[in-house]
Amino acid sequence: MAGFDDLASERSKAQFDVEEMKVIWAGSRHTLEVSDRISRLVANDPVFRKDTRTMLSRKDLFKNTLRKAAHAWKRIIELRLSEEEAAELRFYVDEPAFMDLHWGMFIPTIKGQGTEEQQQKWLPLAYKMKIIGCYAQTELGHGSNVQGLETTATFDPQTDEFIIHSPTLTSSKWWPGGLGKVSTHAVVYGRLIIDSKDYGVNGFIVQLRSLDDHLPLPGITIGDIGMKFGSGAYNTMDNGVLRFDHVRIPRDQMLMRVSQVTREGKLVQSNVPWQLVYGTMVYVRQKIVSDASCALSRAVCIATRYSAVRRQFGLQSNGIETQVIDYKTQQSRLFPLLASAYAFRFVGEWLKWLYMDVNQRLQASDFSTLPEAHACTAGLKSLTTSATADGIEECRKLCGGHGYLCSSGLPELFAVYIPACTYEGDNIVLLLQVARFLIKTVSQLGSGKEPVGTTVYMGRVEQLMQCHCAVQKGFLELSADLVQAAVAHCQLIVVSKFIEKLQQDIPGKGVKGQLEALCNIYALFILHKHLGDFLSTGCITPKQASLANAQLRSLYSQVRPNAIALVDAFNYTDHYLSSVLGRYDGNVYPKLYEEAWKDPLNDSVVPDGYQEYIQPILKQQLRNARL
Ligand SMILES: CCCCCCCCCCCCCCCCCCCC(=O)SCCNC(=O)CCNC(=O)[C@H](O)C(C)(C)COP(=O)(O)OP(=O)(O)OC[C@H]1O[C@@H](n2cnc3c(N)ncnc32)[C@H](O)[C@@H]1OP(=O)(O)O
Ligand SMILES: Cc1cc2nc3c(=O)[nH]c(=O)nc-3n(C[C@H](O)[C@H](O)[C@H](O)COP(=O)(O)OP(=O)(O)OC[C@H]3O[C@@H](n4cnc5c(N)ncnc54)[C@H](O)[C@@H]3O)c2cc1C
Repeated sequence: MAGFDDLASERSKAQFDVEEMKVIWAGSRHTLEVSDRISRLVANDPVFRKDTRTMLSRKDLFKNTLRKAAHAWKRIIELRLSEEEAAELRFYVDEPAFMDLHWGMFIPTIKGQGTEEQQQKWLPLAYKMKIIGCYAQTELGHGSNVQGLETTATFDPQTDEFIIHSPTLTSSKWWPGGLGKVSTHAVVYGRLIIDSKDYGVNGFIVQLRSLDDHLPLPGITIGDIGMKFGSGAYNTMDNGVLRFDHVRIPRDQMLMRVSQVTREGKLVQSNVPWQLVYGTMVYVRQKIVSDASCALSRAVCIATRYSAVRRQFGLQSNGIETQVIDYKTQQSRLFPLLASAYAFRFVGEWLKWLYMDVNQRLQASDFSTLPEAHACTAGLKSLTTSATADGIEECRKLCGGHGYLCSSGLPELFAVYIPACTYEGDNIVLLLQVARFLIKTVSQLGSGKEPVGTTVYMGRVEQLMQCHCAVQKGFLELSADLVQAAVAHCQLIVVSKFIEKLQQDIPGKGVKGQLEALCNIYALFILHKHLGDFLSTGCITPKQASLANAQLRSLYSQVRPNAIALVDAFNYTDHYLSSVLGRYDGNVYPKLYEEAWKDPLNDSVVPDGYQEYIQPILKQQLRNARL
């Protein structure tokens, strides 16, 4: 049978040790073992089925998500899963839900912005899920401009409380995940007001719903903000709206690591930078970069396997058509995405290290690397999510018509992924932050302060001083160009981290060679994409440009026999891929055919509505024909 034979024969052609590549992809032998075991556990549990998700109504979909979350939590307790195993379980359950915000933002915010006492009080409750929290920062009127938030937290010295209030419609909290229907608590960001003076934005722990009957507490209005893009997809999440009408909370529920309000109403600043109030965003952006490689590799796995199964045109001597993966045009669209998936994996690993390093320094009151960590997380979040969203859509097109079917897995993957370009910071707004960081670094070049870390190359580029003078004429005027410069800076980080990875000890037959080919494809593809910039700035000559393109074509041929094995190395189960086109066994056509009959529209041969709407038209036509 077509698909079976094709993928089996592709696998036999691989020129490297796939099992060793799996270890490289996972990060370590231990991580591979955990991820492999947990992915199978999820795949074999009927509660975690997801094949009907795109056909459910919002209410059924949401209830099913609650069921899965409760079941996941039960399994975590029963099996005494470690934090690492629980995170893998969440990953393979593959459904955005309130738990993400509870574990991914609420808890990290208390850890990062709470004092020792606050952590001791709130974390045990949150870890045991006796309370469920979310992260309520964005408002109807302000998301990107955090300093523009309108919610107020006014200190009342009479009662030693803060009064949380939404003074306008636009100050309504809008978007927080988990808020709409589930969370009992939230970290709410609002303006700290003491004695009529505005001290800017801070975080406050606020109880939203009763722990007895789940009803909103007095003065609180909450709901879900409505359906979002696509069927299934992010609609499993209860993104919410929240308004406060003079809600009182005790003073010790302001997160006080950065600054404290005393009983007398005095604001006391700690020695930590105020930007730590933004700390959770740095943490989550770092996680989003790691997730980008997962989403992109998933789409690439589907498109690569299907491209080896799908045949069009070009009858060979044996009468069989050509596998579409053999077309150079298909390779030139697919292989850069394959290379990007690996590139993002390694830069994600590095960013995780950078985040841990900055955190350790913060504990020791060394804040020097915080600006770089902010710039790297913001910039790489922007670059990798934009490339991944575009990449998933390209994979859909690479799968032709069948890619548009929900059963290909690609439409839902796209719909669930694209908000990553917006949440946790709009991608352009984040690149402007990187640009600001770069300009600041350039402006210090002549002052004897040597650039370090990811900006070390700047010390070697003399023209940058002139560049700084030009930018001084107006940051806003040049912002579109500055965004391009920020992207280029981030691309340099991605390429250099891939090269650094290759300098490590990489065991396994042929593994290093394949990674070198992918690294070169990534770098040359970026060069090819921005050829105009490279040529117009005189960084390369036309001759070098044409050599680079020839090299890229040759690399595609080198990767071609290994393509299926390179996506097998992601070690994804069919459950996780949830794609008929990306099945491990390649049995695409019979399963597509089978899948079609499961659609509820095929429950009856004659559709509902025939008698009311179709039959009268047909009868009318009959009469007209007689006339
Ligand atoms: C079952 C059990 C399972 C267990 C496991 C489950 C695990 C799940 C994990 C899942 C992970 C989580 C998944 C979550 C999904 C995401 C959901 C989305 C959530 C959100 O979207 S939350 C809202 C996010 N909002 C934003 O991102 C807003 C974007 N805006 C900003 O960040 C800032 O306001 C902005 C744009 C940076 C402000 O710009 P500007 O006005 O120029 O800056 P300021 O004046 O405010 O600041 C100036 C100064 O500060 C520096 N700065 C800015 N940001 C930061 C920062 N984050 N860190 C450090 N420093 C920062 C800036 O560079 C300036 O510095 P200067 O030195 O130049 O003055
Ligand atoms: C699915 C989803 C989940 C979310 N979850 C949460 C959550 O759990 N908690 C939470 O608090 N928030 C959450 N958010 C909100 C999210 O963080 C914001 O939507 C995001 O930060 C973007 O802000 P915005 O909507 O204000 O966009 P805007 O800033 O209004 O952006 C609109 C346009 O203006 C442009 N723009 C804005 N400012 C500038 C500028 N200075 N220069 C140039 N261009 C600019 C942008 O590039 C964009 O094109 C979520 C959002 C989504 C979509």
